[in-house]
Amino acid sequence: MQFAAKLNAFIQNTQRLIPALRLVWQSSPRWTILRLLLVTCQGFLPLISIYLVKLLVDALTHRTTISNPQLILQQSTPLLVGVIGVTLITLICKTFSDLVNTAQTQRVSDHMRSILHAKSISIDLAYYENPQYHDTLQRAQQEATTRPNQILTRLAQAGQNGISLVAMVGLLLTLHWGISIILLLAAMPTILVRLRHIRRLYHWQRIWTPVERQSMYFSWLIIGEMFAKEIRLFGLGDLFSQRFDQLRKKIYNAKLQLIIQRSLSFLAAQLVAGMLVGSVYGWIFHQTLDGSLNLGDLVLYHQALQRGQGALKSLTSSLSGLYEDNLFLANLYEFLDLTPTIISPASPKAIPVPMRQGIVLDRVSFSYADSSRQALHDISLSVKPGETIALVGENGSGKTTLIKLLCRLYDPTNGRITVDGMDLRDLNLTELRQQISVIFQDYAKYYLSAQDNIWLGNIHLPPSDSAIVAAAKQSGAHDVITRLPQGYDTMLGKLFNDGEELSIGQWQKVALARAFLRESQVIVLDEPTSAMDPKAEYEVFKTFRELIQDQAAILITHRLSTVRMADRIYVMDSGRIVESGSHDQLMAMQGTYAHLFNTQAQNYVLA
Ligand SMILES: Nc1ncnc2c1ncn2[C@@H]1O[C@H](COP(=O)(O)OP(=O)(O)OP(=O)(O)O)[C@@H](O)[C@H]1O
Repeated sequence: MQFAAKLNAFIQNTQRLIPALRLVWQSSPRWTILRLLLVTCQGFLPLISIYLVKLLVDALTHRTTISNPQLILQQSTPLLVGVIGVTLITLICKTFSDLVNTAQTQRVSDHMRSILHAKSISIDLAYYENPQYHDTLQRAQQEATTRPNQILTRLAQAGQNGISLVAMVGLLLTLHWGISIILLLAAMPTILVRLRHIRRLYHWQRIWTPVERQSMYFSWLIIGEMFAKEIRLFGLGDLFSQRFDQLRKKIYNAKLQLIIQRSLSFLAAQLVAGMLVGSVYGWIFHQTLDGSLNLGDLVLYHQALQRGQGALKSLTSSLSGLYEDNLFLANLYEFLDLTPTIISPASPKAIPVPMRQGIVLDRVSFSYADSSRQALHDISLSVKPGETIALVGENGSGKTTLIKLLCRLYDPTNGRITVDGMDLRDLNLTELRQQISVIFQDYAKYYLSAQDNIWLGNIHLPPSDSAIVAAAKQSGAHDVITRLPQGYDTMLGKLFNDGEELSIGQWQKVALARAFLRESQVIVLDEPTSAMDPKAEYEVFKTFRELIQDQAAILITHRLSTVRMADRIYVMDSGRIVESGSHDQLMAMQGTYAHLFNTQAQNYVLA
């Protein structure tokens, strides 16, 4: 029963070969064909070579029976030329093989990276909040760029060595059938040791991935730019280095055990193999001394045995390598098999352009995966085209979460969100997101040109469209950019040559321009001016009001002085809407909003 299960697992495992080879083929069909041709040549060349050597030795040893040296020369010269020719061809094949191998490895690894990128883009945001996903991603990244190509290499090597081995075994069979059997027996212990080690290594890697990731995290903290300031000011460098070292030491110790076990087992296997092959050599020399074999035969069989052993060794190494590749490919497929759940329906409805009734959240509740708490609870609100609503509330009250649901980065656990009465889940996802322009509080800083930073908001426009400058003027970024050395062509950030760093408020203006550039029906600004000075903030909101016209706008801010402009204000607390109305209505209610507003106003006066 156990054997059947093992066999089944082995077959399942082998099935991964085909798609991996398909990936290799897709990435570089011409290189693949060339490689297979070279491998076939390289497989046959050793046989031709040693056969010519045998004929040459025979011709030379006939010297004793043939008295005419001219005749001997005539017979042996073409053979010698043949041996040299084959050696030369072998060398040329080897050189081309290396070239093809290097070129194809590059192609396959780039192709695999593209596949990983495509998958990463398609999967749900929720995956990124799951540690197991990060383990899977890390393992997939480790395998993706090397394994598929390695499989082809090993298959090619196995083919090449297989051809050589069959030829050598054929030769040895003419001497004694038992020799081939002994060769095979000699290879068995090594094969078994390898397979056992591969399985151990695979399980070891799965167990240790989280620790590996943790250690890499500390390395990233120490090396990365993002934490460079705090690490220096808080003196955290040594602490993080120590934590990194501790983790690496744990990994090292565990791996060392694995390697020691493998080495000892290999040593034992090699000793057994050595004794078996040694006995065959002994027998051949005995036969030669007996006179049963002549000198040419001795050379032929010695070479056949040596090369046969070499080919068998390489073949078993390639086959066990293939087994390893198959096993570890599971890591790649585990990632490639992840399926997004936030997708367009099979027959999506067209998103209305322009919207008439607007967006409605109808009793929406939501919990993040693996969280028992509800981040949103029974939320109902609406925003019509041309209206601006504001969401206010303490940290963690659910404002950003609500926006993420609106963009369908997540789907509600209960309730529904509609656009003109149509559930978001019934709409085309790409079209929906095209109609929403969002700048989150943790907006992106792209280390690209200033122009690209804004253009990314609407890549359907030409990269130097005049609308980019218009959007920059609206957000206040234009003045910042024109003062840069190369204006809109200036590289932002310090990651690449000639980059210019911006202040946080300036980066925010650039991000805001990106949002303004998007031709969408809904605009969402999540803390868009938190880093701006009061004058810039005032300008942004003044422009914003003029700008939105028919757009539905949602504004999230802690600065209550700016939410007065909203048509309606929703006050959130612990995932619920606790108050809603205009500024005046809410002030009159003397509830949470009025309290927050008065506290801020008081602080402002005190300041
Ligand atoms: N990715 C996530 N996974 C699990 N829980 C999350 C996640 N993001 C936010 N939360 C939780 O959801 C709740 C609401 O968070 P949210 O970011 O929506 O608050 P917020 O009102 O925007 O806060 P802030 O004013 O600080 O930006 C918080 O309790 C937070 O801990």
